[in-house]
Amino acid sequence: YETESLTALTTDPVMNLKLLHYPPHTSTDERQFGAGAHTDFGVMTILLQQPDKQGLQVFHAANDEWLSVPAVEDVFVVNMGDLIQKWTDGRYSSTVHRVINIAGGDRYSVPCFYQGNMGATNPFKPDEVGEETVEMHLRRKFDASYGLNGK
Ligand SMILES: O=C(O)CCC(=O)C(=O)O
Ligand SMILES: [Fe+2]
Repeated sequence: YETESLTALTTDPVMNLKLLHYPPHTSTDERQFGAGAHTDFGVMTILLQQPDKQGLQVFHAANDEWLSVPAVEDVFVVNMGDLIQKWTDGRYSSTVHRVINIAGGDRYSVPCFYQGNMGATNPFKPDEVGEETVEMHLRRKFDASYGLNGK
């Protein structure tokens, strides 16, 4: 692909940033999570973790196991979102991940969600008609997660 094929997606992109605080877990119950298993909705997530505060785990489906992501100072974790998986027909997957605050004490993290231009469609299939826009995709995901339709 030419880099220009990404222009519509990367012009006036929406990015939202979360400042997360995970309190120490109050029980040793294995069902207690900081964040339950999920995939990120958008294009890609750039995550800054508090150094040495491990807790993020990614699901390695091939081996049916959860892998711990190291929390290294000045290192960002880059995570593909559902849009990239959809747009590349699964060539890149939006990895299932979760957070269990096992490091002891409070844990802080700063994920930045890159969503792209709200009106953009699949940059890899520019000729497809009737393609869902970024905005339509995000609305559908948020509706399904949080019941925004009042259902
Ligand atoms: O806190 C983390 O390390 C990850 C947070 C996360 O996955 C999310 O907010 O979507
Ligand atoms: Fe996430």
